[in-house]
Amino acid sequence: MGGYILAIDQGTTSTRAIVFDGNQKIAGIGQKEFKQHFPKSGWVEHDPEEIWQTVLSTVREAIEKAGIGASDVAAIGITNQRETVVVWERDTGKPIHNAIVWQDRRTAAFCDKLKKKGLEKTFVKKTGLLLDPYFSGTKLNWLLSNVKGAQARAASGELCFGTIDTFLIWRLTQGKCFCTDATNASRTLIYNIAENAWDDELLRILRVPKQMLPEVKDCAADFGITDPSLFGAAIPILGVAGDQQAATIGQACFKPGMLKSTYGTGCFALLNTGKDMVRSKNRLLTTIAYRLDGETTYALEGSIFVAGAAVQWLRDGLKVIKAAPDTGSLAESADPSQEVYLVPAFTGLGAPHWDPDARGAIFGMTRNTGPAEFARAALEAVCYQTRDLLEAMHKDWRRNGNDTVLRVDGGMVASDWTMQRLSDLLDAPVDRPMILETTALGVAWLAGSRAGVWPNQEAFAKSWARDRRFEPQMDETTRKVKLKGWRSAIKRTLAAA
Ligand SMILES: Nc1ncnc2c1ncn2[C@@H]1O[C@H](COP(=O)(O)OP(=O)(O)O)[C@@H](O)[C@H]1O
Ligand SMILES: O=P(O)(O)OC[C@H](O)CO
Repeated sequence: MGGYILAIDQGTTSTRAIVFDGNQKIAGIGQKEFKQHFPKSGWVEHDPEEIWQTVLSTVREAIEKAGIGASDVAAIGITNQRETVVVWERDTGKPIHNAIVWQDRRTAAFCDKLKKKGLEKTFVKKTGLLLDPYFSGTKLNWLLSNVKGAQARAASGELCFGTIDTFLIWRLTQGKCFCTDATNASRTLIYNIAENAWDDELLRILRVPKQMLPEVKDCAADFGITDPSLFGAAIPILGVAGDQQAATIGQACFKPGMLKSTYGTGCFALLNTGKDMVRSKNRLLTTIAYRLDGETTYALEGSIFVAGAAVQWLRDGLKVIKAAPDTGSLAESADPSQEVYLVPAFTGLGAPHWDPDARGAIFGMTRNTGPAEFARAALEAVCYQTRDLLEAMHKDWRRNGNDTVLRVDGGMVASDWTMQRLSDLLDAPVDRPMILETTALGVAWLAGSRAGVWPNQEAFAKSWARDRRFEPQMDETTRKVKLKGWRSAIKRTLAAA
């Protein structure tokens, strides 16, 4: 069978490479975790060389497991953790520092300084984002100001900046292609999403020399050809998108009003708003969902920094579970009379609160509180936060009323308990698709359709299949009590920050 497409999904905690066959079914997977570096409180870094090695090994593994050769792969799609910044030398390809990860908060004070100068409005207007350390721009400024000689070297054209996609494309093509796509560019805080161009005023404010920036392309475009020495054949890279945008595509949310939420390390909800660049009045982000054939489709986005990461904390920090799936049965056994709330603001709070100084808190503990109540509180926190996002979205964008079905994906949605609780607390249906690797599928579709071996957008959307719909079962009174308790927990967490 032909039509094999390889998707590289470079995530926050692991890299996955997936070979899909011509029927969009998974034929082989390679996955590898890599080290998280926490050099100081609130700082998070990755070693770009280690990421690169995980890409090489997982791609080779996926191709081998699919039982094919590299020459059978028609095209590659790359999707990635967004906002994470790499700076490398143009002539050697060597990074000048570890990558600064999207979760890193080291530029909180700098963001405050820019806000005090009254600059937030300018950033919001041009980029759709906020002045928060989450985005790439202030991280890039930090690297240029703190790595010896970097500012001058960048100005003289010696250094390249990229999000992870750009770094990987550079390495895969051995420096022949220095480019990114519009979705990744839209997360950098230096890209004007209305004009679809790097913004000179923002570059000046953040002291970023333009010569270090990659070319920005559509999501389905020619991103160069892999060097044959890497996998044994030259493979064209034809699709690129940030991972949350790729999941939006993989969930076939192509129509305005369609909505997906991905539950991995964090949780990211994107609402397709079509050609409308909706300006949020509720501190959501306006972002590029995808750009195809030069046409931009926008989205409203709500970003939560901790979702599955709270489950990892139960496992690795508190050690109350052995593996992530244990949380479901534990939560099920929790005492219903105990109202315990966990606000997992481990790295601040994202949308719609945006407080980088907030930290995690637990409310409502008694002598009887134990691992079961902690597990339930961690899973419920993800559901409550999703509700906060969706309420904000519906205030901003009401075209289809409040009856949108939420399509969910990511590692956490394997948990039936969490998905049922999500539907209960949202008081809305939740759809889980058959293919949970929607991020990889989305970018594979970009590459496969560009290569002409996968179906067009309409046929691809039709092939989306539901595994299960979760319908609300909780009674109204219980829901109201629980939501009230959550709002109070958030209020108290913000007050303590
Ligand atoms: N059955 C489960 N119940 C609850 N959480 C789960 C379950 N399975 C996986 N997870 C959580 O999902 C996350 C992994 O999802 P994934 O989409 O692979 O994340 P990422 O792409 O951010 O690395 C982990 O944080 C893990 O704790
Ligand atoms: O790697 P993930 O799946 O946690 O996604 C991270 C997001 O892209 C951050 O914006």
